[in-house]
Amino acid sequence: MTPAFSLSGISKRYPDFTLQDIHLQLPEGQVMGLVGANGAGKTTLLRLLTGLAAADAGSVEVLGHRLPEAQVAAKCDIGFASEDMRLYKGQSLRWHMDLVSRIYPGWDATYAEQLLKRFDVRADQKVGGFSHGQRVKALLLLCLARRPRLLLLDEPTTGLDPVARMEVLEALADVLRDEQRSVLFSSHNTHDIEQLADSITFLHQGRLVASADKDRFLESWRRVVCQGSMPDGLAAWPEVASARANGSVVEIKVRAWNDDLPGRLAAQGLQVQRSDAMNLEDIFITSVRSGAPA
Ligand SMILES: Nc1ncnc2c1ncn2[C@@H]1O[C@H](COP(=O)(O)OP(=O)(O)OP(=O)(O)O)[C@@H](O)[C@H]1O
Repeated sequence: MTPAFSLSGISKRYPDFTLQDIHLQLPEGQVMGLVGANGAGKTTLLRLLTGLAAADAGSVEVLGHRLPEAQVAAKCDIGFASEDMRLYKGQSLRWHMDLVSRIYPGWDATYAEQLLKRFDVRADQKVGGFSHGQRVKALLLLCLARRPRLLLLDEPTTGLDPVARMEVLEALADVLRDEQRSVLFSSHNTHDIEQLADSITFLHQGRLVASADKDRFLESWRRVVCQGSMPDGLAAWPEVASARANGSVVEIKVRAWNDDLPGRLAAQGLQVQRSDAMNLEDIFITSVRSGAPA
C-alpha cells in the first residue's frame, strides 16, 4: 500500500537551524502526533510535506506523488491548516467556502454545513471580526470539508478554550473513522496527541529522536522508585533519562524499560520499589530536560 507520506534522508537548512536526516513514513489511515519543543522543526517538517518549503537533500513523497515535481497533484489530496494561514478579512466565511468549493472537486457541502453547526461559527460573518477560536475553526472547516486524503495540521488546538478544543478533537475523531484518511498533527498539547494519535514522532533540535507506535512508546518509559543510594554513573546509563535522590529514595526515569533492569540496579545497591507508567507530557518534559533522545 502507498504510504500517506514518505520522507527519506531529508535535510532542510536555515541560517540558524537544520532539520537533519529525517526518515519517516506514515501508513495510510493512520494518525501521527508530532511532538517537540519550540523551534524543534515541527512546522518546517509540515511545510516540506505541503510543498511550501523545499528540502535541500532527500526525497519527499506524498500519497505517491514526488514533491516538488508533482506538487499540483499532491495538493489536491492534502488539507493543511496552520494558525498563520491568511483568510480574507473583509470577506465572510461563506465567501471562503464558495471559493474553496470551486477549486476542490471533493468539497462536501453537507459536511461543511454540519461543521458550521458543530463549531458554532456564522457563515455570513466577515472573518476579520472572528475571535482566535472562531478563526481556527473556520480554517479547519475549510480544510476538513474538502475531505482530503492527508490532513496536515499545525497546532490545531492551540489557543482554544476547553469546549472549542473538544469540538475540534471530536471533528477530527470523526474524520479518522474513515480509514482511508491519514493525519499528521503537531501539538504542544500532549493530551490531544495521547487521545488521537496511533503513533508518536518526537523531534528535538531538528533531529528525529523517536517515532513509534503510541502504546509501545508509552510502555517503554517508566518512572522507577528505588530504595538505596545513588550509584556513580547511573545518569549515564543509556536507558536512564533522569535520576535524582531524595534521602534514601532514588527516582529514575527510564526511556527503555527492560525486565533485566531491576537486577542490574540491585547489583548497584538499588532495590526497585515501584515502576509506574508515565504520560506523554511527563515523557516530553523529561526528554527535553535531559537533552537526549526519547
Ligand atoms: N523561513 C525561515 N528562515 C529562517 N529560519 C527559519 C525559517 N523557518 C523556520 N526557521 C527556523 O527553524 C527553526 C525551527 O522552526 P519551526 O517553526 O519548524 O519549529 P517548531 O517546532 O514548529 O516550533 P514551535 O513549536 O515554536 O512552533 C527555528 O529556529 C526557526 O527560527
